[in-house]
Amino acid sequence: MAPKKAEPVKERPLLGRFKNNLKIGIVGMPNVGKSTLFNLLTKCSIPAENFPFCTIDPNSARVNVPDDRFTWLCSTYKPKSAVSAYLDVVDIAGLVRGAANGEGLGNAFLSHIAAVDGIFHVCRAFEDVDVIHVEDRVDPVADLEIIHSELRAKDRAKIEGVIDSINKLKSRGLKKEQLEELECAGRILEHLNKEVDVRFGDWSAKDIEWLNEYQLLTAKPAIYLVNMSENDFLRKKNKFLPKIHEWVKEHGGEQIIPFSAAFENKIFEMPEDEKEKYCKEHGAPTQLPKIITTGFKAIHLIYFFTAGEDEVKCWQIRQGTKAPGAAGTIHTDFERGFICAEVMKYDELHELGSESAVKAAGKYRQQGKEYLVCDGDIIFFKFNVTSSGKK
Ligand SMILES: Nc1ncnc2c1ncn2[C@@H]1O[C@H](COP(=O)(O)OP(=O)(O)OP(=O)(O)O)[C@@H](O)[C@H]1O
Ligand SMILES: [Mg+2]
Repeated sequence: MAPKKAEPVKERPLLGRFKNNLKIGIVGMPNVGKSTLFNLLTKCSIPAENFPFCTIDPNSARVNVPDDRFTWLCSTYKPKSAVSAYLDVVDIAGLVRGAANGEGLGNAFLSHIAAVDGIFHVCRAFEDVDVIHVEDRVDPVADLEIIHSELRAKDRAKIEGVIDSINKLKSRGLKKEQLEELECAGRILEHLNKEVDVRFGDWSAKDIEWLNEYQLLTAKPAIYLVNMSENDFLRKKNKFLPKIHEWVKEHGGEQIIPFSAAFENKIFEMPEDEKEKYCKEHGAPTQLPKIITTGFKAIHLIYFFTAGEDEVKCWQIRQGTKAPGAAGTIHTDFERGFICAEVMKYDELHELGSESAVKAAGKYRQQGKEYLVCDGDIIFFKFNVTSSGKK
């Protein structure tokens, strides 16, 4: 018997908004170092004049994403203008126990979390009698529990609201779509009642469509930033860290980045050569670039480059964007009149040294409408739009 033709594997959609301008929020208990980190990131931010149509409030910063590939492209093409990728970071006020019930302006702060796409979860692992802890003790694992149970409580309330509003329509008879939503909402609630965050559930593509409508707080990816004293950071030892690792491993195993806001502040003030010497002496580099790049990846952003003598630019798109959608980030005409994408892979250009060498090696490829753009692609789009707006 002829073997069955394999079903094409349908890629499951990702949880979260399908946009290019995604944000990450800094979340945690009060006084854990969120604003200190935010201010440090702001100092790495892009001058506002590069983004003339973008007003950013005092709690948001647009931070450059460091990238050696971008630096290399700029040194190779020597463009008149160079635009790096950026990460939008939002400083969110501290949450306290009971936030989901409105404690400490909790509901307002939780709504700020609903507006971001990922979370930098700052945990306090430094002891300092001068810095008050709202719970009168330093215990980062207990803090993690508090924040996570508040986020889940808020999600639960939202899903209960969805279920209630569909149930109210029951007497008039429910449509198929409403019955499906009710069934899915019931499963989400069951999942949350097991005290597990939504993002760790095994959801179908259809479930994810619903989840992406609700934008639940525990559906957002998290990165744990463990803020310790400078001393602990330099000696690479902190009494809370093993317990935090254990907790995170049991709760989805997302990435942990130990850092010290005190150390980062200190080296930021130093002249460049002194900073280098200090970091080298202690074998402890700044963690800010790692925090930025990890945050960018966590919210499923990637970027492609356009490169020429006029400009080298990073264009950020959500993972899973096809070539016409990527073209649309440059101009809607590029998407409407899309013909093809001419793509070079960064590694090949870097290895071969020039565009002509890439072409000569047969590695300059034409890609069509179905091409899934990869991080680091260098793309030239061909498009055709007539003045009447038709192809
Ligand atoms: N690693 C550290 N070691 C020692 N002190 C620190 C460290 N990180 C932050 N601090 C200090 O902790 C205090 C609180 O920091 P910060 O204002 O950044 O907290 P926050 O999380 O933004 O608080 P809130 O929720 O109230 O906005 C500041 O005095 C800051 O200098
Ligand atoms: Mg603050």
